[in-house]
Formats: sequence, structure tokens, C-alpha cells
Amino acid sequence: MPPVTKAVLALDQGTTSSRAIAFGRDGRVLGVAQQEFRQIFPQPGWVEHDAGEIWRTQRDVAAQALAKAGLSAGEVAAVGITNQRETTVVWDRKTGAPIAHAIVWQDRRTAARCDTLRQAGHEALFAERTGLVLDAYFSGTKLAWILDNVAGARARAERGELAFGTIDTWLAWKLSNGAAHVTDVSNASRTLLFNIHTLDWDDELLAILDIPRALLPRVVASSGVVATTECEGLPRGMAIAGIAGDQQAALFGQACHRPGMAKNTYGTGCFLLMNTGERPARSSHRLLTTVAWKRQDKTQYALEGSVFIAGAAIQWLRDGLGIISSAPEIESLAASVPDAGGVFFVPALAGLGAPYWDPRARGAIVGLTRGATRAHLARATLEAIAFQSAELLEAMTADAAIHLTELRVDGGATASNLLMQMQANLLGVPVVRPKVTETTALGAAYLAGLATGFWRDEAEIAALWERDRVFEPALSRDAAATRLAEWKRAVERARDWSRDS
Ligand SMILES: Nc1ncnc2c1ncn2[C@@H]1O[C@H](COP(=O)(O)OP(=O)(O)O)[C@@H](O)[C@H]1O
Ligand SMILES: O=P(O)(O)OC[C@H](O)CO
Repeated sequence: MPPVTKAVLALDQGTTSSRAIAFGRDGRVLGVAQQEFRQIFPQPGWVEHDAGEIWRTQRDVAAQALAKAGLSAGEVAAVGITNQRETTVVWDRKTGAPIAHAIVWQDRRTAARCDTLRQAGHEALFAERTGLVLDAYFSGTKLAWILDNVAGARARAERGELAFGTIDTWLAWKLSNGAAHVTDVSNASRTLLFNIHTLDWDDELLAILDIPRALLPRVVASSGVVATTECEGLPRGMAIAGIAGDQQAALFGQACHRPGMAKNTYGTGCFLLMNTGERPARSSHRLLTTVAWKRQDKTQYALEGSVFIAGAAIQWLRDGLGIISSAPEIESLAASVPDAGGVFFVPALAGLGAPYWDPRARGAIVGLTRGATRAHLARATLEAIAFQSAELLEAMTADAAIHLTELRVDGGATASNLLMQMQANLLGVPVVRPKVTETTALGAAYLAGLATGFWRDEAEIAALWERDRVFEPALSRDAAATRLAEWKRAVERARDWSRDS
């Protein structure tokens, strides 16, 4: 008799760390392991990762999480992959070796290429087909950059010797020892190369960006077995059965299965996603239309607002300025003053995402007086995270013409009660934090576990979702509108600043 399955293993490959979590049938964490890896900044505005290091850290934490949970391979019902999205890897199909560092989603090196594409009049076509805006954030121009700048890459790509992938693809390839070259629809929808209506790579867009089809992975559903684990360092034979970009996985893990339900994740950046059902919704406020997931032949879409720097601004206070020694310390420092004393911090450290899409914006601190202290800056940092998210929700409510009844939240920075209260005050909507805030990993686990029958259906999953705390709005709508208007004035000071080409 084979052993009874007890858990699903989720691999959560984030921007700053690789994490693995084993979840039991009740959605509770059985074992978790995490490892940070190197951030490489070769030039201002460039951000790279070593894909080999990503793989090794992810494999090691997966083995550690299984060991901590005391699980054997036969007890694992499925493995789910979720990942930082857009980050671009190209490797040699024969050796499996990357031909360059991965170009990370935050990297701005292709901003000028996006300008050229815009000037050539391609913006509307890309928006219509992909649901995205022409921005350096997405994989397409990053992949084109590698083909144009790594010696011999284009010729080798045309000969079919190279493979492209986002991080999900890279991990599935390594886990399966090269058997699977796949990506799921949610990750594909972040590349600028994928038609979100036909759910296939778009030949016209590939031609504009001069990208050979031979490089591209096969696109699969977000829930379904694609391969088994066959690599060194991990038990063999575990079914890789779920793949989704981390923000879409969090939407699933928050049980936002129905249209109109939304979540905001406060990690390195902030990503607000609203389920819009089985048809792509178009934004008139520069939000993205994205594939949420595909399961049982049904595709769900979402509207997304992406903010590039959120928790990363807290890390910058820690690592760049040294005014706190750990992220949690921001809470007491910010709470030591009643307000930010007129200080606004616009953390445009990697340009601005939605709704501005300004790659040349740079960070700005305005409103300083002689009375300003590090406590005011700490408070202004938390406020900046809340302001940026409030702008996203404002755009989304206008687009979707609905009023949210609550906002579900997750991610590392939701540990800050002060931030959560600021957020509720600005939004005028209750902010609800669940008991399990690892919803990204949980979403990937659910997608994988549903594919192998470990969980039955979405209703079973939705019943496992439990709230931890609700933050009720405690600010008048007039006062919130005044604060938001002040914030927008500060944002204008940060815009269009960099003169780098
Ligand atoms: N107690 C805390 N209060 C506020 N922010 C925090 C706290 N702990 C962690 N963070 C922030 O959360 C972020 C990490 O969250 P996480 O969800 O792990 O992000 P990611 O998946 O993007 O790496 C960091 O940027 C950090 O600044
Ligand atoms: O690594 P995270 O959790 O900050 O997520 C990054 C996003 O997927 C980028 O689009």
C-alpha cells in the first residue's frame, strides 16, 4: 500500500528569498524553510539575480521544509510552484546553464527600448493583445536585451539551442531535470509576448520584438500535473501539479475566487489584484489586465495595480540609511510620533509603477523642516505604502465600477498594525488580515493539491480561510481625500527626474 498523502509542498520563489512551505489538508503550515540570496546591482537602475543561486536555494529550502515537517516523498500529494514574476532567464538547453544573470522585474535597463516601441506606435497593440503597458517591468524587452547583448545569443536562439523562461519555467526545468519546459498562463501573461484572448504566444508581437518562437516554453494551465521531480537533492517522483505567478497565487490563496473580490500583498512591492471573472476587463486608469489562473479549462482574469517599492522602502531605511536595524523596528519608531510632521517620502527607487508608469521617477523626501526626525521618516515610509495602495484601489474602483466591501491583505509588511490601520483609514474600507498570511505559497499549494485530488474544490478551500484581525476605517472621508491629495502633490516632485538614457 502506498503511504497516505499528508501534505502539499509549495515552492515560493520571491524577489529576495526562496521559501518552501509544506501545508496540511487543513491549510496549516507543517514545515517551512527560507533562504535569502544575492541581489546584484551592476549599474544604477539595473537589478540581476544568479539563476543558479535561485535554483540551489529553492532546492535546499524545499528539502529542509520536508525534513522539518517529517514528510517522505510518498506522503507529498503534489508540489506547487509560485514565483516572482517577469524576471527573465535564458539558458542552454543541453547543459542547463544560464547564459547570463537573470534580469529582475525591477530592472529599468530597457526603458529606452519601451520608449522606441511607443514612438513607433505599438502601445495600443500591446495593450489590446497582452493587457499590459509598454514598460521595462515585463519580460519581453528584457529577453530582447539578452538576445541583443550576450555574445552569440541570437544565433544560438535561432538554432533552437537556448530556452527562455520566467522563474516558474526555470524551476520546473531544474526540478524535472530538463523534462518540462513550461510556463503557466498567469506567468505567460506577464511577458508582453502572450495573447491573453487566444492564450497563446502572439506571432505579431514576437516579430516586433524580434524573438524566435523556438525559445519559448509550452503554456500550461495553472493546475495540472506537468512533470515529476527528478533532480539531485530532492526526493524523486513528486508530482509538479500547480504553477502560478506569486500575485495570482496569493489571490487564489486568499480565496478570492469570485468576481469583485480583491487582495493586496505587501512584500517587496505592493500588488493589488481584483478577480474580474472569465472575461478580461480593460482598465482606463492604466491598471493591468492579467490572467489570474486557468483551472479545469476555465480561465479567470484579474485587474492588477503594481507598486514597485513597498516593503523594500523599509529595507532601504534599514540597509541604505541604517535608521532601523530590522524591518519590525519600524513599528515602534513610527508610533513614537503622532504624525509624519509634514514629511512625505515618495519611494520611487525603481521608478513608479501603476498608475503612473514613470521609469524616470526617482525617490524623493519632501516637506522636511528642522524639526524632522528619523521617526517622522519612518512614519512617512509606512504612509507611503498605504498611499500608493490607496491610489491603486481608487483606480480599480473607478475601472470596475464596484465598491469593495473589504480588502484582504497578506505579505511581510502586514505584520505592521500601524500600516494596516493607516490603510483602512485611507481606503474607507475594512482591511482584513487572515490567520495564514503565507497566502502566496498557500495559493500554489491549493492549485497543485486540487489537481491531484488532495482538495476537492474551491468551496472546500474557501471554507479554510480564516480571519485574524479586521482594521476598521477611523478617519473621515474628507480628511482621507485631503491626505491623498497632499500625497499626489509630493509624487509630482518625484516624477520624470532621472536623465539616464
Ligand atoms: N514587522 C514588519 N513590519 C513592517 N514590514 C515588515 C515587517 N517584517 C517584514 N517586513 C517587510 O516585508 C517585506 C518582506 O515581505 P515578503 O512578503 O517576504 O516579501 P517578498 O515575497 O517580496 O520577498 C520586506 O520588504 C520587509 O521590509
Ligand atoms: O517577490 P515579490 O513577492 O515581491 O513579487 C514580485 C512580483 O511578482 C513582481 O511582479
